[in-house]
Amino acid sequence: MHEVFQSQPSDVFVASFMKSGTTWLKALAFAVMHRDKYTLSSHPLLKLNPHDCVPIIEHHYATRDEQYLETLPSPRVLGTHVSYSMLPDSIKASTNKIVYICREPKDVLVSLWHMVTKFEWFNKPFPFAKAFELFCEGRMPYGPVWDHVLEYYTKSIHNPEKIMILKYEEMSKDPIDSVVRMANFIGCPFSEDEIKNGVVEKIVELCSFNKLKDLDVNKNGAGNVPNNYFFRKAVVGDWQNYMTPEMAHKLDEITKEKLSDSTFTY
Ligand SMILES: Nc1ncnc2c1ncn2[C@@H]1O[C@H](COP(=O)(O)OS(=O)(=O)O)[C@@H](OP(=O)(O)O)[C@H]1O
Repeated sequence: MHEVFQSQPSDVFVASFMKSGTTWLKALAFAVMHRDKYTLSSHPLLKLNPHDCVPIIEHHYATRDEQYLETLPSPRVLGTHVSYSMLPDSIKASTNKIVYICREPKDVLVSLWHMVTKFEWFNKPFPFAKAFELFCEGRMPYGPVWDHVLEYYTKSIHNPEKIMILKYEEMSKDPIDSVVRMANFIGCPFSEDEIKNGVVEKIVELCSFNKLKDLDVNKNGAGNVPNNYFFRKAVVGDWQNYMTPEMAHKLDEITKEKLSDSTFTY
């Protein structure tokens, strides 16, 4: 993928560590970027999982159907969980935009654990304590969560025109503000008329958890994963229902230590 993926200057990438709000941001980025193409009453997001509207580039390379990405109309909205340092050079070199979403690690872990326990190939119980241990050690498919966010954050400081950082918790508190800022960043700001006509609110509603979670679950989302695997509870701080105070303290201490050389905070 590294050598062959060709980014276009108009591409917008939704980048994230798993379970940080990827599905939500993909829906919002797609809806914002393509708002002139679709009416809200016949919008693809009324029928399709956001992962089917915004393909994840590494899956298409892994399954060797990378040409599919070339067939998408421009401007493309594409997704990736790959760390910044592992991104294809053409993405780094182009004038495209990257919107990165991060989430507080304790909630990421809880969300990830729930997803993993759903997979049939995990035919034996996967205790939360085991997931906790692996997560704390950074033994995750895309590496340690802290390294992931710090790479994108550091790059965003040096190149704020290219990378924007959004936080799941901020988006939950004020989705309108996040969507307006993202639209400005990706170069398709809302006009005064659109603001007056409530277009931002309508997009936020279209992409809300309650709307997306009710998509027909018989249709498959990304990579044949059932739609409902991407929508669980969407509650900030749900970790409190799964972690002992000792676990939370340990993970908070690791997070503090990992971020100690940076100005980044969750
Ligand atoms: N629209 C919307 N609004 C708010 N929250 C949402 C939305 N869609 C998905 N979610 C919640 O995001 C969590 C899944 O994270 P990801 O989408 O990053 O998962 S994935 O990496 O793409 O598999 C997972 O969080 P938890 O509920 O805490 O498990 C989802 O419920």
